[in-house]
Amino acid sequence: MQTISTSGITLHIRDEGPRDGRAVLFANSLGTDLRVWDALLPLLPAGLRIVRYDKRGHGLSDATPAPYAMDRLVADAEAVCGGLGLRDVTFVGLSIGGLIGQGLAARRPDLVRALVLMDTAAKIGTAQMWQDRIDAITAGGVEALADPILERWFTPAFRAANPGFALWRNMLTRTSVAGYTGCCAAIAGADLTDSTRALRLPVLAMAGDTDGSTPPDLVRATADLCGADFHVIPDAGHIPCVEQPEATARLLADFLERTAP
Ligand SMILES: O=C(O)CCC(=O)CC(=O)O
Repeated sequence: MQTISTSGITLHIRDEGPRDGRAVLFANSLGTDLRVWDALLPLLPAGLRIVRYDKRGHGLSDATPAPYAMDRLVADAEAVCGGLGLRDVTFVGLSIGGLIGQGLAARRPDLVRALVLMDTAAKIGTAQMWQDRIDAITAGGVEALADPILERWFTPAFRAANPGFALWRNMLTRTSVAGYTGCCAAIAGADLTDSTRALRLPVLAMAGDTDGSTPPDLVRATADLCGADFHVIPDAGHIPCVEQPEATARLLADFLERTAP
């Protein structure tokens, strides 16, 4: 088991590929763990150093009491880079992972050479929307909202065609209430519009065409803020790396080639 210690907690990480390979750091979404990248990673070019981690309160990482601040989640990502000696990182962030990536690129431009924003935005949802979600999950657990969440994550066709679909539900509902609501609070408090507008690095943005959490127009608006290329991934909801790994990998591989050192 690979771990990084930061601010008194242990984060679960996976560090694969040659130590001197180009570093690509993956940060996943709310209610998922680092397995969300499993189908995508084998489709990427060889020779990359691929690092992924479970943010606090998710997967095998420790949970601290809610609420969390986006600055704290960015500091955790910074600690992953520091602990592994990563520099010139290409940061791939899905949803809240993309907020963390935008925050890290703004705070530590020396660490991040390029950014991939997957189904994310500089600001996601409203404070009231997140408070309603925190209240519902505090009262009833993540299970209370699992059905509508999964409808935003995956298309009906994907859900019907994949008998293993129920396992994604397990991943979601096994997320601790502290971890899930803590991250909801971090998203609620994050408006990165100004700092993302000021970013000066190559950015690629993409969104599933039926993403019900961060719809394509929202992602496109953030792409426009920072001069990113923007692509819509057909037949995908909020988590295209699971639903359309080949299309997602093609976009990512092309971006990696165009931004090679
Ligand atoms: O997925 C995220 O990280 C946050 C956006 C969201 O609301 C996802 C969902 O619909 O559960």
